[in-house]
Amino acid sequence: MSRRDETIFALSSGALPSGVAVVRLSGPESGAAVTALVGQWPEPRRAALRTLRAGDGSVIDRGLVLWLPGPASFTGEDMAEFQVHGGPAVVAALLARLADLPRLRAAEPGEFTRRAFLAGRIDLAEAEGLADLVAAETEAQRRQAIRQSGGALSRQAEAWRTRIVTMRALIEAELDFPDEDDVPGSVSDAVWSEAAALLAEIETALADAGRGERLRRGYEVVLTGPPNAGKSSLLNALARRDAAIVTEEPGTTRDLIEVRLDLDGLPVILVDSAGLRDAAGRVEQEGIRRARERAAAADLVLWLSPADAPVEPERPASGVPLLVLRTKCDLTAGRPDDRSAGVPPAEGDGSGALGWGPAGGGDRGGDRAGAGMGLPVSAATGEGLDRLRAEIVARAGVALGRGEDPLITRARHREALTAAADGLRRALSFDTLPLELRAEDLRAAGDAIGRITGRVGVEDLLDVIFGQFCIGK
Ligand SMILES: Nc1nc2c(c(=O)[nH]1)N(C=O)[C@@H](CNc1ccc(C(=O)N[C@@H](CCC(=O)O)C(=O)O)cc1)CN2
Ligand SMILES: Nc1nc2c(ncn2[C@@H]2O[C@H](COP(=O)(O)OP(=O)(O)OP(=O)(O)O)[C@@H](O)[C@H]2O)c(=O)[nH]1
Ligand SMILES: [Mg+2]
Repeated sequence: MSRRDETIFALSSGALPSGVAVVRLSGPESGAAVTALVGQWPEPRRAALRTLRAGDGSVIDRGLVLWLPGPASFTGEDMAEFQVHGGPAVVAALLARLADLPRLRAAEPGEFTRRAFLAGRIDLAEAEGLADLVAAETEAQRRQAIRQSGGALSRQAEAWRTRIVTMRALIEAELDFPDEDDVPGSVSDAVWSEAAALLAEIETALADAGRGERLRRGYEVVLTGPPNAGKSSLLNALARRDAAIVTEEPGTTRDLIEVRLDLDGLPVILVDSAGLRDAAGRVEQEGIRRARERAAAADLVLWLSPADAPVEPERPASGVPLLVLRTKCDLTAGRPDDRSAGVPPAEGDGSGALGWGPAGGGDRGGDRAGAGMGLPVSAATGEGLDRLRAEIVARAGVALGRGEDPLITRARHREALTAAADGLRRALSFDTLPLELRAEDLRAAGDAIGRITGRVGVEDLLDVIFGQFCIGK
């Protein structure tokens, strides 16, 4: 897909109809397209109101036209924009007109940004940051994306890579001019202490518990419990919409139902699932299998159990934290024998603000299952929902690294830095090997870091990375 002599166009604004729609072009024919559609040339980088015409001279729309000559443009190429009324037929007529012009074609996903990368206007990590910015649904995601698109990771990666380049240069010098003036070995001693310091920095960046990646994905909370416990009702109450079917029949939910929430700027994915029980038909059994599978991979499992029933949580196989909720507390409130409507124990359990036990993810040992435990909630009255939200926000804040600004936001970055750390570790540990071989490990470490910004061999990655963008970006 390196047909860079072609001029690409796409609708870069969102779903139609919209107030205004932006159609962008990039490539050598952008200027010719402006001439073809509007005749009178707009001043560079100034919006001009023009009549856009079809091939037969009929009017498509009146809209703002921008002529953005390269290389000082987003892609570095000549660009143009048509900002028209956002009606589906207006946009269809405009796109059809552009498609009729010679050497113009519709852009592929991410192709504008890819061209910006190929022109050296942005690097690969910054391009990924732009993709994340477009995908960001919450404030915390937006902040992370703005930092990365502004070069936070790129600058750090380049600084690290430069240090490795310097180390290699010192080693080369020692190899080329041994024992000139210097105490033999003194240069490489300095190199190895620098390598150890660099390794420590990279290890610190890696030891972030995956917070940057988790923030991109969202904090996943799976609702489980026996059938009819009120899982779907609670999901609907938290989502403030009727996302899942609720009936008095046990076994209502079979499919996993996801809703994405913005809780205090944090992306939280709530997943409703089939109630867990043994006696169930084929369809429900499959639902239960999926429920268990999803719970095992969750960041947090909510075990829902009606306030008047014993709590017998089924722990996910993995060490996922588990929080017990006592549902339908409106039905038991005020009963003399009710111990669940009281204030839950306020002791911390190490992972969240409050602990309503039993232990989640091995953070506490004792199984204190009994009628008196768990956070009382009611989907019917809303009781307990604020505390539940606060608890989820506290835990998500820790897991997603609120206020921590991790550098790594993708598996790709982690793999590169892990490879770099491995290279540094090899170079440091084989101190009996010839200097040439240890320098080779340093080179591998530098190359691994170089892949983050795309300075080193990334051709094979480009289709994967830019293919995930939306069209028009
Ligand atoms: N209408 C419109 N809005 C948009 C964009 C766009 O393409 N069109 N963007 C696109 O994604 C984003 C803005 N990003 C941009 C980044 C660089 C340049 C650019 O032309 N840079 C030149 C000139 C800078 C200047 O004039 O100061 C340069 O860096 O040399 C333009 C937009 C968001 N808003
Ligand atoms: N009074 C009261 N009834 C509730 C509450 N939450 C749920 N219910 C009722 O309990 C029944 C079951 O609710 P669901 O939300 O479908 O329960 P579920 O856990 O999703 O059930 P399955 O999908 O079958 O596993 C329905 O009749 C709900 O109206 C509540 O907070 N208070
Ligand atoms: Mg349900």
